[in-house]
Amino acid sequence: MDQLTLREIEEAARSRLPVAVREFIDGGSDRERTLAGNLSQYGRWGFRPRVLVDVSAPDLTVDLLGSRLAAPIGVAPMAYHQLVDPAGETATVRAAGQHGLLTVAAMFAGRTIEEIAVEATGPLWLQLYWLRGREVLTGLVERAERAGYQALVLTVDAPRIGRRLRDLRNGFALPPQVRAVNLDPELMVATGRSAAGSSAIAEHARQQFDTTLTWTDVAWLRERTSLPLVLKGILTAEDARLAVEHGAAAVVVSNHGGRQLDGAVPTLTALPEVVAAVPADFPVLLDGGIRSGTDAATALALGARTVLVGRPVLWGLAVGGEAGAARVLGLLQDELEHTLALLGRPRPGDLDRSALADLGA
Ligand SMILES: Cc1cc2nc3c(=O)[nH]c(=O)nc-3n(C[C@H](O)[C@H](O)[C@H](O)COP(=O)(O)O)c2cc1C
Ligand SMILES: CCCCCCC(=O)C(=O)O
Repeated sequence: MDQLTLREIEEAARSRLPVAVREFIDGGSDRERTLAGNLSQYGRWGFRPRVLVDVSAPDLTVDLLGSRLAAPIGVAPMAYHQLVDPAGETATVRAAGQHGLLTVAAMFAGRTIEEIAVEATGPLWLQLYWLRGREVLTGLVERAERAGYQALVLTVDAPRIGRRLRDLRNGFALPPQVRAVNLDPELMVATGRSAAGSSAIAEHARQQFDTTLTWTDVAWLRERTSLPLVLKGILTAEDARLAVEHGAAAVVVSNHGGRQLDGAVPTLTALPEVVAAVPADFPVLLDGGIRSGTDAATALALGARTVLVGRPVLWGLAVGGEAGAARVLGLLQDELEHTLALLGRPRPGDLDRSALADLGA
């Protein structure tokens, strides 16, 4: 692969994917304001480089919930990697492992929890949605514990699926070979083509997601697992404080890549208030709109402990399978290292708000 930026890999992926799949991946909800905001907010910040600092040996490693990451970068949980590559999530986890980076595998994976774990050579967490019927959830938790996952990530911003107009227009449905293999097939019956005006994803969520979920349930889950519990989809100081009170080990500042509540605040904008609301040693991760090492450095300077990357990993997978996903993650890692060296802050821990200048909206 000769692409030099994630943007070029995005372009290359564009021509390789059927329109409905591409739009499922790239799209957001409603007017896609949040999707756009996630990307544009990085432009608000400039860097304040320090000079005459020894940057001969930058060190990107970070410790996160008991695991050592080669860099503060991970793969965000995304459903159905087999939409873009037959190997699916096993290719992705191998790619992340090549670079010593975190993978958050999705509950709606096309490969089993165990198949993914066997291929993992980097840190591995499992993302969960709360489905109707607690035994489904506790069954997955037990499997994750047995398979060696190091944390659970409960996604809390999706009591229902956002109104994704592109999917509705395309009548988006999963091809028959792509299935949520970790769930009972009876739960996921509607895999045929959807009529225009509906989406199989939204329909499954309507049938299966438990919309009664509250903080009490988080505490219930917390008591039933020995693994650290991470809450994904936190955007306010109020909820960040509640996450700490209810025993979360970390939060992910996320608006689901602009796919849920349209108009929700961009993640980079929400990050400072979340960081300020939690204890200093409480890990805050961020996802949404990370497309370069400079984006990652900006989020780290605003207090993110690690950033997660979504769509670019699927673009890489679409272009070159495992090697393509590894190329995306390697580019990000190299760009971040380069940025830290030129910033005169050779370790992630050297980054703070003083590395940034606010250029205004
Ligand atoms: C195709 C696709 C599928 C996704 N599936 C899930 C999922 O199953 N669970 C989840 O918590 N988030 C899911 N997300 C959201 C991502 O975890 C993440 O929040 C988002 O993609 C980050 O934004 P970015 O794509 O701009 O990096 C998905 C995102 C995409 C693009
Ligand atoms: C019932 C299937 C839900 C898959 C959800 C995938 C997802 O979160 C996304 O953003 O798309």
